[in-house]
Amino acid sequence: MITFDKVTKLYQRGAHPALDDVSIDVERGEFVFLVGPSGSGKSTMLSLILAEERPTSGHVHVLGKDLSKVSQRRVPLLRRQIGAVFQDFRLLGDKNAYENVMLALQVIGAPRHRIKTEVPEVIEMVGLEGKEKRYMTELSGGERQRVAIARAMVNRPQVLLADEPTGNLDLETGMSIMRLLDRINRSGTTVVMATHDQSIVNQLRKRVVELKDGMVVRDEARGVYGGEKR
Ligand SMILES: Nc1ncnc2c1ncn2[C@@H]1O[C@H](COP(=O)(O)OP(=O)(O)OP(=O)(O)O)[C@@H](O)[C@H]1O
Repeated sequence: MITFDKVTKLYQRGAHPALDDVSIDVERGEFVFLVGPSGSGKSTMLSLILAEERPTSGHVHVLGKDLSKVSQRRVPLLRRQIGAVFQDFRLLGDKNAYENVMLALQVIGAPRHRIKTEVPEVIEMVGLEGKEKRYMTELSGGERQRVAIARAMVNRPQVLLADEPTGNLDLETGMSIMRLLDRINRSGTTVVMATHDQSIVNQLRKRVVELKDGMVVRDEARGVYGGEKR
């Protein structure tokens, strides 16, 4: 589903590589935590999967395609199959919850009947029914992240990428977001999530890929992250 084959990413010539010869495989249906200190390369991996960045050397394969062979023109088509959520939600403040989700379908030219059935479905899936008309300032952080997840999932992507999705939330709210991501994963979506949040990693016991200085230093099934015996 996602393969990094000897991937090195240098943002600037002469700088320390953000990723240094990284090779990993993520299978369909997996849930993977990317962990490691700030600057270790987690967001860079997600940017490469989204084809926002290109590797300096090596290859990234996503959904059976070698991204180095996907033309810029075709990148948007590939991205439709990948949902993404971020720590800062990246929602439109002047739109309500329903409109924020609907826009994700409108930009890909989805017909109105599809929007009418699928937006309410995904809003219900994330547990926001009754709050469709609320603007972002009228929602809590956890609810805003639910809107962001609904927006990412409305196009039924095969892969969901999450960059610190609980970073702005308290532990309990973060756990409720994790239960939602876990449910999304169990229904078949591959999830790759970058996080610093040790308690979440340690409670969920999923595959853990640990980065340090751009290198994979640990890749463990049902792993933990800090604070507990390795
Ligand atoms: N657009 C960029 N231009 C130049 N350097 C960058 C860019 N993006 C990231 N870097 C550098 O690449 C390295 C890896 O950064 P990255 O954001 O991938 O780390 P991270 O593990 O996601 O960190 P954090 O947990 O703080 O988000 C860092 O040294 C960072 O300064």
